[in-house]
Amino acid sequence: MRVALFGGSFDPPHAGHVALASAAADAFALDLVLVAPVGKQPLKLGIQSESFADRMAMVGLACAGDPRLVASDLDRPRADGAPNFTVDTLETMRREFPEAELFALIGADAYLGMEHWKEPARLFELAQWIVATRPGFVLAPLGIAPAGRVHWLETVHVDVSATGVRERLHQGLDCEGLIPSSVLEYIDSHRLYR
Ligand SMILES: Nc1ncnc2c1ncn2[C@@H]1O[C@H](COP(=O)(O)OP(=O)(O)OP(=O)(O)O)[C@@H](O)[C@H]1O
Ligand SMILES: O=C(O)c1ccc[n+]([C@@H]2O[C@H](COP(=O)([O-])O)[C@@H](O)[C@H]2O)c1
Repeated sequence: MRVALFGGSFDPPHAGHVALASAAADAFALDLVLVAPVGKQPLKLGIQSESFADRMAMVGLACAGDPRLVASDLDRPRADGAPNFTVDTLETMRREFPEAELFALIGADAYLGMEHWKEPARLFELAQWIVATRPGFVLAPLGIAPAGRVHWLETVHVDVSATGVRERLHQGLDCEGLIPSSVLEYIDSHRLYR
């Protein structure tokens, strides 16, 4: 079984996230992609986001169109209030899927910052990383990545960001096509991003 972690803030999940996850599942024959909102992002401490419960609910809706994608609370807020480190999340995944081949999905922008994450060397031991193109960013190899543990996914060309979506929602602008319609309905009915 080939199982991938796709972690993110998902504040909110948008068309770029869905495209990346489905394209990765196609290209790398993934059986399961765990789309996991992060409870407390270690490098975004102090930044206000919608609640974990709302982000989980929106990710669930965003995953509904592709049976290989499943919303996961693997990276939920920790009881001790500490940040969620991906190295710990992947260790948990390895315990939950002891027989599986593990992958992790990431966009080109986030990949460029991985040198600043906790235990980068261990991150490449625990999973093979699938790095997707993102408009405005280059797919550049990192010195810290061992040979054979990183794969490029060059078929994702969706110029959408959560920041841009939040700004449009805040201004009351139309977001059709930028986020799944079910997610947009959730945002409207729960009065998020006002
Ligand atoms: N349009 C996109 N194309 C490719 N990868 C993306 C795209 N949007 C997000 N990603 C990737 O998805 C993961 C989660 O991203 P995140 O939830 O932070 O969305 P974002 O659009 O980057 O948000 P923000 O604008 O708030 O920084 C990261 O690995 C990121 O690189
Ligand atoms: O483990 C770390 O040190 C670490 C530092 C920064 C970000 N991450 C993870 O990177 C993923 C993408 O984060 P973001 O905020 O760009 O969506 C998400 O799963 C975060 O938990 C992980």
